[in-house]
Amino acid sequence: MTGIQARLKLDWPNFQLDVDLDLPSHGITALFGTSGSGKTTLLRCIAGLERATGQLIVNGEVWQDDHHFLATHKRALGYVFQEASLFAHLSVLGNLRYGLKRIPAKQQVNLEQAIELLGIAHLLERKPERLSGGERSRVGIARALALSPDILLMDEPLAALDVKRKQEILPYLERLHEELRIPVLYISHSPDEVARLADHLVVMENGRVLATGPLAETLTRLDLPIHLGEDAGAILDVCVAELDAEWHLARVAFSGGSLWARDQGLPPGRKLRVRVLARDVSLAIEPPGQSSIQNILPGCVDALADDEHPGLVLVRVKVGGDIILARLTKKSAAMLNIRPGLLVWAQIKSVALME
Ligand SMILES: Nc1ncnc2c1ncn2[C@@H]1O[C@H](COP(=O)(O)OP(=O)(O)OP(=O)(O)O)[C@@H](O)[C@H]1O
Repeated sequence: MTGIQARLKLDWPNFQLDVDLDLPSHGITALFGTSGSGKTTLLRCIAGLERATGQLIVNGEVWQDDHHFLATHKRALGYVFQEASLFAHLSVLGNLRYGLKRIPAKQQVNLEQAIELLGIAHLLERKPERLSGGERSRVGIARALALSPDILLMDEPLAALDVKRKQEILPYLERLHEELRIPVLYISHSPDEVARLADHLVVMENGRVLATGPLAETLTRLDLPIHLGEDAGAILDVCVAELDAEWHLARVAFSGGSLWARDQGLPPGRKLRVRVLARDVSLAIEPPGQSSIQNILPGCVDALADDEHPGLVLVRVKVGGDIILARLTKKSAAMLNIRPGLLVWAQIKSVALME
């Protein structure tokens, strides 16, 4: 059996963790939830740093059950924290090699791959004090990967970095889900990071799992209190179909048709994600005439739900085989009589390519 089966309970006086999760064997699973919902505690339980009761199976190997409890150092895992705590007296290579002494030589095949994956070959001789924050994070992640873990646990690995450094490191993280064949559990408070990186989403509240499922589907569920506010929106898997050199635009195709976005130099055929925020989508009953909005797609209303503000409503619209969300005022939803089954035109003001 592959993947992770975690049925774990922890009973602290002020907090109870009670999760029952089946997670895929590879890809990035984002753990999302309000502060104090138990994300870090869950990772610590998986790492064996907290002694939860229950059962934990990773790729068919029992890490704990009613009779066994594998100590942390016997669990094949990599753990990446906000601040990569590197040894100051060792070079980058020394830091990378440090943990390897503990694991069997046959497992030490990942060092070169980790160096390549995180793009740190040119930094190997440097001491940590001469690394930027982003470089230090990359070394921290490479160090965890070099241990050939069966699972990678990442607790807000980018939270300590400024926006520019985050942008610098995100492409390396994106490569993780293309090239790594192990599951990654990734805690983040940033909807943008989740949208870019995650394949799977687990939403936690008060120590419990509120929802778990593929990212695009879970993000657009209206029955979940994922209070993303301005960040509420949909993720679409698209492919670059055409470039318009005259207007510096790229046409990307997905199951529901095409969207035009600013050309970012991506070649035709490239697969990527786009994020469409609910606040950038409006709905019309008739096909709109002349408009400055380029992206107008036919769809069918699937469901409606109250938004956080009493004057607003979120509408789920099926466009081809995908879902997008639209945020409307309650007044305009009432005037257009927006209801499930209604055919509409979704006007999309802006599309963000996640690349
Ligand atoms: N060692 C501990 N003993 C008792 N309670 C703890 C301990 N560690 C954390 N807690 C409590 O457990 C709850 C969950 O904390 P946890 O850090 O897992 O949440 P989180 O979702 O990761 O939060 P954040 O997003 O703020 O990092 C909190 O109420 C916290 O105060």
